[in-house]
Amino acid sequence: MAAASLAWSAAALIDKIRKRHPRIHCLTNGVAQAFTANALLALGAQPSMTNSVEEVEAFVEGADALLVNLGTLDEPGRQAMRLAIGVANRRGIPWVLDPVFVERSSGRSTFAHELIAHGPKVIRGNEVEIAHLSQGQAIDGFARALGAIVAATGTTDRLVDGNRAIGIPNGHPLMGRVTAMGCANAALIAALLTVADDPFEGCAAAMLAAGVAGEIAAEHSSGPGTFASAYLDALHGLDSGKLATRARVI
Ligand SMILES: Nc1ncnc2c1ncn2[C@@H]1O[C@H](COP(=O)(O)OP(=O)(O)OP(=O)(O)O)[C@@H](O)[C@H]1O
Ligand SMILES: Cc1ncsc1CCO
Ligand SMILES: [Mg+2]
Repeated sequence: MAAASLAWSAAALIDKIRKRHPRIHCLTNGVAQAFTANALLALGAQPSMTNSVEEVEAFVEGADALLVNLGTLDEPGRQAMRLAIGVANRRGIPWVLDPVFVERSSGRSTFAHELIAHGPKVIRGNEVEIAHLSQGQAIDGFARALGAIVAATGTTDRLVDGNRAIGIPNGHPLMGRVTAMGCANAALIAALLTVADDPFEGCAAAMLAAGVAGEIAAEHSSGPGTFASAYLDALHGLDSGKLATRARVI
């Protein structure tokens, strides 16, 4: 996919989000909840973050997509995730797995593999997390074996689905100096999946939007604190001109 066509498609998909306000139900870690909800709102989507075992099924019942993030797992959280994924799969709505810190504990790794067996549409993690999950396979082989899209973020974001691969180098080092940028990125992917006919294109659009917003934010901030706010402002202000001027694809 060329940079110009990615920018054009991302702008069109973001317009759809701003018109439709899809609701993304997020089972995410306590560190990332507020920033993730704000990033979704800044893009034009609607977040819901309820994570209780008692209510999660009702919330996913009316949602357009689901995010499952393993950042601060505990047993009730694991149960809520199993219930939420059950509803998402029954309804056929896409869900995204963010395997935060999967390499840090064997229990988390086992749980991540349990969830992966239930068919996430997208797995988005940083390079270390994706390398751990793919156990030394090339990530395109990993994606093909799962029938999922795999996104490995970092200095360059890499996206594969087994047949296609794209690298998006947009972004800024300050994105690595604020917590939950990756968690929010996975939520943006979930949002874009709800409006994209081609999920690969939706994922690429989310990663481009995040990277371009990061570049714009860096020009309007003086460090991580102001960067986080400027990032939300930049997501809110994204348009086809900004995306087209800055989009890079490798
Ligand atoms: N050095 C960098 N240059 C450009 N973009 C970056 C850089 N570091 C991170 N990013 C961007 O930041 C976002 C988050 O990616 P990262 O790989 O840091 O996620 P993460 O480790 O899962 O973060 P977290 O767990 O804190 O939410 C992505 O959009 C990525 O492109
Ligand atoms: C810092 C941190 N610890 C658990 S989750 C999280 C947010 C980044 O993934
Ligand atoms: Mg992460």
